[in-house]
Amino acid sequence: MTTEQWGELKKQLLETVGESNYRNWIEPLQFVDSTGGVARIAAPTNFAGTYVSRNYGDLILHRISSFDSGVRRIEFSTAPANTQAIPAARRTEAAAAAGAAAAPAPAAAPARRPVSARDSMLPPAPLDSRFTFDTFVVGKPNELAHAAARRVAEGGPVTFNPLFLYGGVGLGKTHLMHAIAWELKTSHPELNVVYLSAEQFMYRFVQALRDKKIMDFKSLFRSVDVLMVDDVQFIAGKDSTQEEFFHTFNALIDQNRQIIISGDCPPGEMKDMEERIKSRLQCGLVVDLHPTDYELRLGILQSKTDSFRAQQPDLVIKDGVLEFLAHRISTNVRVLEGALTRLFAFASLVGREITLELAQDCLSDILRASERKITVEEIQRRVSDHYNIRLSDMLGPKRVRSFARPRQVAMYLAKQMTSRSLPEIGRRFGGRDHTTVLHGVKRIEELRQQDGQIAEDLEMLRRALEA
Ligand SMILES: Nc1ncnc2c1ncn2[C@@H]1O[C@H](COP(=O)(O)OP(=O)(O)OP(=O)(O)O)[C@@H](O)[C@H]1O
Repeated sequence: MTTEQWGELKKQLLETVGESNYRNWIEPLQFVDSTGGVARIAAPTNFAGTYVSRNYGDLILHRISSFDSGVRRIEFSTAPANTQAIPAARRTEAAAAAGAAAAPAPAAAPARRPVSARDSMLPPAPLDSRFTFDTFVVGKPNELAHAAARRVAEGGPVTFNPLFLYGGVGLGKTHLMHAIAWELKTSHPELNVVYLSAEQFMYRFVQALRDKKIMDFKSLFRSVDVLMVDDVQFIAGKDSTQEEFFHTFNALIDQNRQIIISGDCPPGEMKDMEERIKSRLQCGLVVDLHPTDYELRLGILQSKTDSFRAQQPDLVIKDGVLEFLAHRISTNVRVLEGALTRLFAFASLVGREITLELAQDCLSDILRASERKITVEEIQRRVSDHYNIRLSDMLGPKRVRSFARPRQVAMYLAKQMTSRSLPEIGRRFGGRDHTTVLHGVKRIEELRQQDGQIAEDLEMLRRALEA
C-alpha cells in the first residue's frame, strides 16, 4: 500500500468514525508495511494499539483489503519512542492513559512490539445473538425491568445510573443486558459498549496486576461509554476486586457514562459486599425480575415454539402441551427452554407428533424435579398478605377473630398442600399443640362448605401458591 493510499484510507475513516474518534485514535496511526498478507500499523502507545485494534481493527482491515486484496490480517505495534506521530500534548495524555506500559522503550529494546492477544484486556463483548428485545417476552413479572432496559437502550441522556437488575436464576437478566448492548450497537455504533461478567472483570483485573498493566486496565475501563457487569455478586468477599470495581464505577458515574449491573439479590442484601459499594449500587434505579407466572411462561413457550416452527414447519404440537408445561415447570425459564428443546429434538428424531403423553415420557425427570415443594412458611406469608395482617400476629397468641381465622386458613392449607404432620405444623405456628391444628383444619373444612367467601379465598390462595 502506498503512502497516498494510506492517506486516502484515513480520509475515508474520518468520515466513518467521526472527527473526535479520528483525532484521538486514527490520525496518529502510521502505516509501516505489508508483507505475507499482514499489514503492520504503528500506534503511538501500546494502549492506543490495543484500543484501535479492538474498536476499529475490522474496519481498517476491510478498507486496507480494498486497496490490497492480499492483506488478511493487521498487526499493531508501538511506534519508536521518538516518533512524532502524535502531537506532544496528546502523546503525554496517551502516555498517561497507558501508564507504565507506555514508557519510552529503552535504547536496546526492540523499536516495535506487536500488541499481543494478552494486551487486549477488553476484547469485544461476547453477546448471544438470540438475546435481543425481539425475543424477550414481556409479562407482569418483568415489565418494569424490561421498560427500564428499553429506556437505557435508547442511549439518550442518562436518567438513572446505575440501572441495577436483580432476580433469581434464569429469569432473563443476562438476556436483557445483551438486548441493551445489541440495541446500542445498532443505533449508536460510535459508543463503546462493554458487557462482561463480574468474574471476567476480576480475571482481567488479576491479569493486569500480574502483568503490571494496571494503568492500562484502568484506562481501558475508563474509556467505556456504557459498562455492563453481569452477576455482580461474584465479587462479594473479593476485596481488591471490589476496590477496583468501586473506583471504575465512580470514575464512569462521574463522567456520566451509563452503567448497568445485574445481581441475584437487591444491592442492600448482598453478603460480603462493602457498604460503600452497596450504597453506590442503589443510587440509580433498582428493578427486579419477579419469578415467572403462568401467563409469562406460556408466552415464552409460544414464542420459542414459533421460532422452532420456522425451522421445522412440519412440527405438530397437540393442544394443551404448552399449557401443561407452563403449569408444571415453574422453576425458571432456562429449565423451561431446555425442556422444550429436548421435546422438539426427541419428536423430530423419532418422527412423532408432540402429544401430552410424549411430553410426560420424554420430560419425566424435569417434571419430577420441578414439582414445587410448598413450605408452611410460604403459606403463612401468603395468607397473612391476603388478609392484611402481620405475620407475627398470625403466629402470635392473640385469639381475636381477625387473626384466628387467617391462622386457621393457613393451618388448613399447610395440611392440604404440604406433607407436614399436625405436630410439625403446630410447631411452625408459634409452638401450638397438634389438637389446635386439627381443630383449625376441621373448622375451615366446615366453613368451606357453608361460606362462599372462605371457599373463594381458599381457591385463590391455592392458585397463587401453586403458580
Ligand atoms: N422473558 C423472557 N423471554 C424470553 N426468553 C427468556 C425470558 N426470560 C428468560 N429467558 C431465557 O431464559 C434463559 C435464561 O435467561 P438469562 O440467562 O438471561 O437468565 P439470568 O437471569 O441472567 O440467570 P443467571 O442468574 O443464571 O445468570 C435464556 O435463554 C433467556 O433467553
